[in-house]
Parts: sequence; structure tokens; C-alpha cells
Amino acid sequence: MRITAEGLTWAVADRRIVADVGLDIAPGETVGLIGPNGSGKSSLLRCLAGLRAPTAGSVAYDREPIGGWSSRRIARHVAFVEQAADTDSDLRVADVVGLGRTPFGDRWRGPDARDRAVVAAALARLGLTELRDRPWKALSGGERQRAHIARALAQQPYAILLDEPTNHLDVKHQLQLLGLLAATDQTVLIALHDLSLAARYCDRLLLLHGGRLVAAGPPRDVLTPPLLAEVFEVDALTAPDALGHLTVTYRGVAPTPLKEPR
Ligand SMILES: Nc1ncnc2c1ncn2[C@@H]1O[C@H](COP(=O)(O)OP(=O)(O)OP(=O)(O)O)[C@@H](O)[C@H]1O
Repeated sequence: MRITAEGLTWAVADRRIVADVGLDIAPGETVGLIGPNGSGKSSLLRCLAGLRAPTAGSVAYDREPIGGWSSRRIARHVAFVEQAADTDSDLRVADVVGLGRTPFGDRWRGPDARDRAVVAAALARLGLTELRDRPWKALSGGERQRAHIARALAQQPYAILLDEPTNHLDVKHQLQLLGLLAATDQTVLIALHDLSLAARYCDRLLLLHGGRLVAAGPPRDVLTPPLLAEVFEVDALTAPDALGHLTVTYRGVAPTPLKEPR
């Protein structure tokens, strides 16, 4: 599914948190959303997921503006894995993953055989089959994170939006998750702080700064030392690692320009 935005702006009390963003994410693309803390990544994702009505501009799925869509219709197209999402603590893991089937269900009946098969497949893809009957409150942070991603997969969306999904995961599960997302046919937009992982797994990167999209393109075009210095305020260089993957190495924080003497 193609996701587009034109002139997308979301403001709170005259402060533009997402400012005039235009983007076009092709079906099946894996796109990384990068930018410093507070640059507007979560806010942009929430607008694209239909959870926030833009102050100006529009979001479209396959060229159809989603402005008037119900949340159920949106959920049949896009799954959103929020940062630090919380869930009712009385549920078991399989119940939480089963919430991904809600947009397809009939509220008068429980899950059918197909729902159960989809949930089992999603649990297996995230390596959670053995934990399926565990109470939610007994899971570690990383296990919860993986269960939220399994819930998104169980939704069988055309596109998945994820807000820093690797932040609780150990190295193996980071690599597994990003490999899974890069390999899927679904359209993927993923906010990431690790720029080397973003470069390795994403086809393209979108760089946000102060709510504005300041660069978009293949990782080697976006992760340039001048842009890293300007946007992230770090002194960094990029080079292929031993395996040939583009990596970012940090010399340190960019030197603060000296203030002019009065
Ligand atoms: N509901 C709100 N009301 C007022 N300000 C908000 C609201 N939501 C977000 N902001 C502000 O908008 C800015 C962008 O926030 P957002 O969470 O989108 O950034 P982010 O790039 O995802 O940051 P991080 O990397 O720290 O997660 C921040 O300064 C934040 O405080």
C-alpha cells in the first residue's frame, strides 16, 4: 500500500510540531524515520496512522485521503506499534496478540479458526509461542515489545508503522525484527535512533528536524557528516564496516560554535 502525505501539519497552540511534511512511501518499501529527540517522529507517525487529525494537509492510503475514515477501516489497512504502548495487565500474551484481529471480528462471536491460526503464526514469527499462555504482567520489557509487534502482524495490515520498536530488544531480537520488517511485502515506516541499523535495514530514510522533513533518500545520501552535524549536533563519519554495511561512527558531540564576544 502506498502512503502519501501532502503539506501535513500538526500544531498545538500555534506551535507546529509537524510542519508541512510531504512524503510518498511506495508499496513494499521499508523506510526509516530518523531525527533527534523532539523532532516530531512520533507525532508524524500518529498523523499517518490516523490517530491525529492534521491541522493542515492530508494523508492518503493508495491515493485515497483517510480524513473521513473510521478507526476500524484504518486498522484494516495500517497497524501502529507505539512507543511504550501499554495493555490491560489481566490478559495473557495470546489474548494481547489476538487484539490484532479486532478490526476483522464480529463482536457477537469470539475468534474463529482463522483468527487463531493468524495469532499462532504471529506468535511464532516473534519467537513467542512458548510464552503464549503467560500473563501479560509477567513479561519482560523486550517480550512485551515483541508481543506488540506480533499483535501488529496479526492485524495483517498492508502497512506497519513502528515507533522505536527496538528500544527494549537485545541485539539478536533487534536484528531479527529489522530483518523481518525489511523482508516483508508490507509497507514499513519505522522510527529508529540507531542510525547504523537504519542504514542497514531501510531502503530509504526520512530525516526530521524541528518537525520539518529536511532530507529523504537512500541512507548514504541522508547520513552525511554535514547533515549529522547540523541535525543531530554530532561529529560523525560514515564508512562501510567489515561486511560492507554503511555505518556511522561518532567522534563525539559537534563542537558548539563559540558565541561572538559582546
Ligand atoms: N500533545 C502534545 N502537546 C504539546 N506538545 C506536544 C504534544 N505531543 C508532542 N509534543 C511536543 O512535540 C515535540 C515532538 O514530539 P515527538 O514525540 O513527536 O518527537 P519525537 O521525534 O518522537 O521524539 P523522541 O525521539 O524523543 O521520541 C516535542 O517537543 C513534544 O514535547
